[in-house]
Amino acid sequence: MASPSSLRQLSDIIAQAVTDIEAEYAKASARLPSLDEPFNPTNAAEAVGMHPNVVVASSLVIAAAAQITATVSNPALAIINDSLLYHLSSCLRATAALNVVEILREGGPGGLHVQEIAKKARTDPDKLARVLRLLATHHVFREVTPDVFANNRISSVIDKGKPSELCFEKPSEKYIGTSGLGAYLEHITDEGMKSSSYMTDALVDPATAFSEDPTSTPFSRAFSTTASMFAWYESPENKERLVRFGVGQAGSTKIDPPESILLGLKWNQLPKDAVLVDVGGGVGSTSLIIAKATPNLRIVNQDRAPVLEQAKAYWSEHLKSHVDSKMVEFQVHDFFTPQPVKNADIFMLRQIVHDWPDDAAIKILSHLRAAAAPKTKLVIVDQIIPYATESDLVNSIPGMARPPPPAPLLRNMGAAMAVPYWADLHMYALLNGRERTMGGFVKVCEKSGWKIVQVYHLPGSLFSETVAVPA
Ligand SMILES: C[S@@+](CC[C@H](N)C(=O)[O-])C[C@H]1O[C@@H](n2cnc3c(N)ncnc32)[C@H](O)[C@@H]1O
Repeated sequence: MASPSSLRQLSDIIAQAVTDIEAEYAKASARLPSLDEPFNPTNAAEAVGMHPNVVVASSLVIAAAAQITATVSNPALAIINDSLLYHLSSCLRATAALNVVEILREGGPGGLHVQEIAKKARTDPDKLARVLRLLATHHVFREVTPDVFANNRISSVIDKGKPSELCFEKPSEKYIGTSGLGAYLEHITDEGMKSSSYMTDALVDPATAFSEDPTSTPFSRAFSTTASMFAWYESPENKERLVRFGVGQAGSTKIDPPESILLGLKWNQLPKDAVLVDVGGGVGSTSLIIAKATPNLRIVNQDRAPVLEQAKAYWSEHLKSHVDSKMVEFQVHDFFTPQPVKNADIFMLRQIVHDWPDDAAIKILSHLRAAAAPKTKLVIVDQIIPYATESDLVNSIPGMARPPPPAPLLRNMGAAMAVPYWADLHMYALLNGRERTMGGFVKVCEKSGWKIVQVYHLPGSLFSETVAVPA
């Protein structure tokens, strides 16, 4: 018998994964949440979606569906379709900036006519209808009847949960106290998208093509600045963007299952009063999750001064008892200078190493190594770019190897693992930073005196914890 075509193999992968997903929902007597209804975090079925079997099966569907689509597509149409995807980012930014999700929430499940949406959003109804229809075609929003739009499962996750009028009246405060996902989206589609559009210009110019300077990036071209992005945020005209970035970083944790940071290193096995230093902790949203689960852990949240103002407010809102008992300390610290905490059990860096090119990352890690005690562990929480092939290095580090997916899927799970590759170029465009392969992490750790001893791929998450000890 002839072996099955790749088309049939891919469709079989999808069929089997769908059977597995349905079985898990049936076991829990739950129904797969509808794409047409707004996301409801209190729906018990959402927990089924986080079950490891469902996460694995869903990834197979996503990877196989993208590959089967590419296989059957007219190549000319496929490549032009891909090249137009920037409009998707642009339309997402427009609807976030115009508070359309909030307007539609107030309009109820039947949706609102675009004339009404546009009136409240203070914009042109015809143009807005075209924006919303493009998004609805990509499963963000729903066109209920001609020109009547409603939120769906995907659009509703960026709901700021505030009255739309308030979002227009006080734009500088609209993201404060929200999930942060909308703020994250606006950072990506504003600073990120504009910078990315200058990537080719930076790559073809010999003056910048080989540069790893964080002050000479596609971002520098897009925003006509010679400051690095973090310094640029601190100028008075970027105050709103700085707040948005801080809230957005907290929002970035929402793409993970809640509390996945607790599923790697055994935080609760650290000794009482152990010290966790959240280096470049931002508002401290991740160390706050750890603190809630491990109240005896002392937290030192380090960042630049303006960010720590936001951090204090964030902790006071979400875990005031820790602020009152001084179990969390907010310490202004530039991580390119010597590390003041010498008795740390853990130096955690979440989404820090990826912001910087190798030389800068080695400087940051060297300061931590100089302050490390023999007991100190370095925990890097970043995405790890999978190689597209087998690797002896990967196989030699405990916890690093992942089982190969069924043929003919790409070794790295293709579309199901796309985010680390998007994030890699986001980091390049903004900061000359980068996501790293395991080889990239080994390089910066070895050069700064750390030895990687374990990797935890956080279940259901795109992030991994890379644990190193003093070499
Ligand atoms: C991508 S954010 C990550 C924040 C946080 N770790 C998280 O995962 O939400 C990078 C953080 O590094 C901080 N940062 C940038 N340059 C810094 C420096 N020289 N010293 C200390 N923190 C810095 C920024 O202010 C920002 O909060």
